Amino acid sequence: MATLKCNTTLKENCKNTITEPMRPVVNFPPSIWGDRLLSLSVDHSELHAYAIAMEEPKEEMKRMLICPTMDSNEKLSLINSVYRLGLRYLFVEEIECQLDKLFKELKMEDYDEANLYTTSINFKVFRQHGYNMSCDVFNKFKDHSSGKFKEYLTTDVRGMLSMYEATQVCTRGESILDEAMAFTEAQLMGVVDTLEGNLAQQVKHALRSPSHRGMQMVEARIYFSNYEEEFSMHGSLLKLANAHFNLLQLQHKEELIIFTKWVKDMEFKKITPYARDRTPELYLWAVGIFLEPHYSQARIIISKMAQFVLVLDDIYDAYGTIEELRLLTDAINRWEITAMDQLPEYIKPLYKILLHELTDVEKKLPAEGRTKRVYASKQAFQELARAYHQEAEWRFSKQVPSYEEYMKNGLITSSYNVFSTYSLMNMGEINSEEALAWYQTHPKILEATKLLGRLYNDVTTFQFEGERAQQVESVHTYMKTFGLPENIAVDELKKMIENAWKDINEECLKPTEVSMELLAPILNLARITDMVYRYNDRFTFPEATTVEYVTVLLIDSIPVY
Ligand SMILES: CC(C)=CCC/C(C)=C/CC/C(C)=C/COP(=O)(O)OP(=O)(O)O
Repeated sequence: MATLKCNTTLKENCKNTITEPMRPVVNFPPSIWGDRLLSLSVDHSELHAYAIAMEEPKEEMKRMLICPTMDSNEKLSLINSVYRLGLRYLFVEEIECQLDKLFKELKMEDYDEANLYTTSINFKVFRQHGYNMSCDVFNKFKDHSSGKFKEYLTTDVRGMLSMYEATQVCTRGESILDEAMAFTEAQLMGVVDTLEGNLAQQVKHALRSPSHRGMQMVEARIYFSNYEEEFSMHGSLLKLANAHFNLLQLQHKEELIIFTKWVKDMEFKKITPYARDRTPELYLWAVGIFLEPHYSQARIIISKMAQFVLVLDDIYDAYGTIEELRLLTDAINRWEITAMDQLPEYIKPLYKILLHELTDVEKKLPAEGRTKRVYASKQAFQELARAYHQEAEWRFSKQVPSYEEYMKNGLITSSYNVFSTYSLMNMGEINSEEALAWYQTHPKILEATKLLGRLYNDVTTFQFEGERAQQVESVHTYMKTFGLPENIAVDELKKMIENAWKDINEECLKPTEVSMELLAPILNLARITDMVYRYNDRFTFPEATTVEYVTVLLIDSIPVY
């Protein structure tokens, strides 16, 4: 990748000759939140009350999960509910111990009589927890003379919904799951408008966003409202989920307030008026990556880093002249406050807070492996700046790189190395020296997540970005490299997105290279990407869904049981 050095001529150009540079006009919609977020507040006694309310049902749940007399299907169904309610982290050991045992005892014959619903739930639960249950368990639902799924299944809507959800954990080469996904999706779309009550809501939501690919907090909230019949017979689970959701909501709200105040105090609106103003939308990414209460500091740090990524993206993609971008890239690579002198006046305050905040974040890192963590975090930003710059050079010189060249750079401009580096580096002691070393090997799960981010973003934004400033992106580079029309190129890229999901799923199957706790933030990054970019760019244009999610997750409370 080209790293351009700044020189005096460039600097002088910026200072003297380019007084009124031509800048692309970008019509980013304004924030819809205004100052509303600054008036939010959190009552700490409520937080405490929810924590107390969780204690008893949590103990009861532990007893249930390890209960030796509970039927295995019932136990798997219970574990499914715990997972979908976002409570897995409270019972990691109990669940692991039970699933280990059940998986060792698993015999395919046990499924001879099991219906579609139970088979699908069990399959999904094992896979989501890393146990590679064979997809052959679905063979019996196929009519082998016609090669199609059996006709009677089409009347079993609940079973088909469950199968549709189960197919989302598939890996490459599992053709029966590919067929099952297409079959159940088509069948469910055909009946969804005839359904009523909770089942109608469940099917509608799954078609819009299957639970395995959804953001955990959103999924937990939706499961709580739409799937009462699956878990409300367990009174303690109902109570626990209710208090837990309310506790998380208050804690997340408090973090959003802290982040909003920081954005205001740093005067981003004043120093980067050209950038998108997306405070709660950025925070949503942090909640998407980690929902657990103990990752509070990590969420705030991720939100701040996301704010920097956002303004850098908007300088490099829209506001900066190529001379300014060369100077900025060089300054970020030098990473020293004296580099500020070479920058145009309007970038100086941003550069200053970038360096200051990142140094502040470094101080909060755990002592173990701090030097390596600091190095990795800084590198992630420097690499991102260089890649943004490369894109800008292509754009300003009107070059269209090959798809391969573009993607090599595009995996970096996905910005997911920044997100995942800051996530993993801020997970505390769990992120050991070995884990850091693993992370630096460019693990497949991370590469697949970057690819997913880059392609999802491009496929949903290329029309807007093309109109805006002739951005270089994957659709056009793919069309040019392979001589294909737009619709075929988009289809091919969408297939790659599906394959990236399969790779992510595979990397979460045991034996995993590192613990599931370390893989989870990367899987969750893929999930929030799916939620934000599946249909359109819900980040830049956050109406409807994103507003709904911010409101439901962070602002409106749910009734206390
Ligand atoms: C790229 C991606 C998957 C980003 C999601 C992660 C995220 C919230 C990053 C911070 C803001 C940002 C750069 C959004 C994408 O803008 P854009 O659509 O203008 O991104 P682009 O310039 O890279 O196409």
